[in-house]
Amino acid sequence: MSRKASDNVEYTLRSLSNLMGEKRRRQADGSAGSGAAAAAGERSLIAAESCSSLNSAASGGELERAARRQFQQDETPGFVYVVSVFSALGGFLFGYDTGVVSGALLLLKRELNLDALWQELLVSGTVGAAALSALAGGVLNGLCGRRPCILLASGLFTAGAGVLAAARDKETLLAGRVVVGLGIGVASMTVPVYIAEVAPPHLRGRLVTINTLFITGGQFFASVVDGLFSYLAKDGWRYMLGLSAIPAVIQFLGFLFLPESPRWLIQKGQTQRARRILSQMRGNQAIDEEYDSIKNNIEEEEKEVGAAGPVICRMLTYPPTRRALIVGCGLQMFQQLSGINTVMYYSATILQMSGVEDDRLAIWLAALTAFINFIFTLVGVWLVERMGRRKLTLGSLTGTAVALIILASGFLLSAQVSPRITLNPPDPSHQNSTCTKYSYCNGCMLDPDCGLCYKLNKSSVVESSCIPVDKDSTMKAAWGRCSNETVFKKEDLFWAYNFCPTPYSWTALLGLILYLIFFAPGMGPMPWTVNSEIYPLWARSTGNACSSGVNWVFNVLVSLTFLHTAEYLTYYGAFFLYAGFAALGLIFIYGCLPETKGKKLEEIESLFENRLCTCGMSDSDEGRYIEYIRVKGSNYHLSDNDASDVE
Ligand SMILES: O[C@H]1[C@H](O)[C@@H](O)[C@H](O)[C@@H](O)[C@H]1O
Repeated sequence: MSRKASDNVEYTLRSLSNLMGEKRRRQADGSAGSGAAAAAGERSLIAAESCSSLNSAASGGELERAARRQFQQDETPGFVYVVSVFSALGGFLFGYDTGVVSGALLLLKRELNLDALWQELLVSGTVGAAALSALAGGVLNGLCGRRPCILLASGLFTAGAGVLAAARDKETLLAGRVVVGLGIGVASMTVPVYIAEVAPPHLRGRLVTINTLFITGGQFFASVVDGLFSYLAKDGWRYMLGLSAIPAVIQFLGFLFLPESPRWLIQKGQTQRARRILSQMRGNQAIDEEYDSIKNNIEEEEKEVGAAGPVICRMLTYPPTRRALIVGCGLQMFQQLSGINTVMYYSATILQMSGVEDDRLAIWLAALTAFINFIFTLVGVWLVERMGRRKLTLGSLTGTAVALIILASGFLLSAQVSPRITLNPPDPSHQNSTCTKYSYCNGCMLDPDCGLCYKLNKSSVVESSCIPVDKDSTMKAAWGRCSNETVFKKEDLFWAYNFCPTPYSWTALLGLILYLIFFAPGMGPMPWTVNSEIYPLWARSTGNACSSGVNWVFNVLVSLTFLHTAEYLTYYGAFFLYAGFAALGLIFIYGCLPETKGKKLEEIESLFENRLCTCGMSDSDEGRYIEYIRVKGSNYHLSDNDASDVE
């Protein structure tokens, strides 16, 4: 909106104060405002609440109409959304490139004869590279700014996709996956920071959470692409891996025209440019107050913390940033320790356990899981500005822990009624495999080289044997009755790899669905969202680099150790272990995570002034919104005037 238009709706401090006083009086009378206050959750509601105060004070009056108009005109300009969506393409690529590889590997291992080590390298090469580049991204962000880092990430995504699509051997594939991993690491730490820095406080949580929505959207899209191209036996993987070049190029081109973060520019002394960009981002709202507050904050920070020495040392020696760093890294660690990536990875197995017999469906079942993860992240986007970060994270982790216990119980019950092995056919290859040693399905299922071939009599398992799995496909046995899929299905035989058919399998399915429903809205996005806002500007790049690095390192650790953990502790033991980590995470978050909803980035540092384990209680302002109203052309903070009138 033009300045001229906004000048039409000026009103004075005195009249505002009167209005707020009137609101308080009516609240004391117990008559007004309670409905709006109860439903308070986001800016529109704040506006509604303020409007209802205005309404009650000067019903039908000119002032009310002016204020109402002003609130409507102060809508956040579409530009902030455009910038956020273009940045969140980085999240989409992060999700796509981590998700697509499982489907691509199914085809690659046949075409390029990949052994287990090479498959492992292609998966963890990317995640390892992401861990390293997330850490390095901190320095780059501080030195060059957010925009060049996003451009660099989209360049890496594009180059990586090109190399992968054209690869002729496994070495080139590995190089491509490492390049893509470097892009993922830089994007995963830069995008949330950039969005948080351009977003207005009342929308920040929602806009940063959209980045995680794009991550899970990317994972879902990847699983659909995997499903579709899996029918293309030759070169299908080239399309799977190469397609990510499209969003990467779109993001690169977009960011050639999109601006740098105004906060970073102010820090670097480029104040004129920063002012211009900030006012572009805020549309019709005056930016003086916000600009001054960022600038003063930077100056104060420099005085308080000094500018000498590496940032990480200054962060560790200054108590508020040290606490913020522990909270940020702890959140990322507990996100991964609650086992999201193993649950996603093993979803097809869990679904098969629950009675889905058709193995061809496995790839589409993984898509279903990714879809549930995506849809419930959307619920998180909706909830984050209503419930706040703290309540959302606590609620989500509690549900996740309960779901993990249900999931583990499903595996436990299944193990306890594990079918007996009744047949021991002689091995025609005379290779003495370990599979014939097992007397119960449970042992056979935990051995990655074996599977169960059986018949069903009503619902009980009969004529069961534990046979080595085919080297090329886990969907059939290496020899014997279950070695030819078309034949064994005709003869009413079943092949179970990685699971045992039992009547309790539905418990695991219930656990899986509950897990995704609870994890996706809170524990999925909140670690990223909270990290983007808890560090002061001078420590933001480094803080996010460290916490993203922690996320990636624990991602590799949990995924790589899952099979061994399951071998030593069995499946149910592994899921009980994750439930234990989730319970520890709950205690940590309850004690240490303060509420950051609605606060300006510059105010958040003060939430970490108390001892670490009491930071969670420092949200005395929970549910309070920061709202600016134009008063004679300059920003005015409601609670700055007559605070007693507002609170
Ligand atoms: O927040 C994301 C999201 O939850 C993804 O589904 C998961 O794969 C990532 O590891 C996590 O960081």
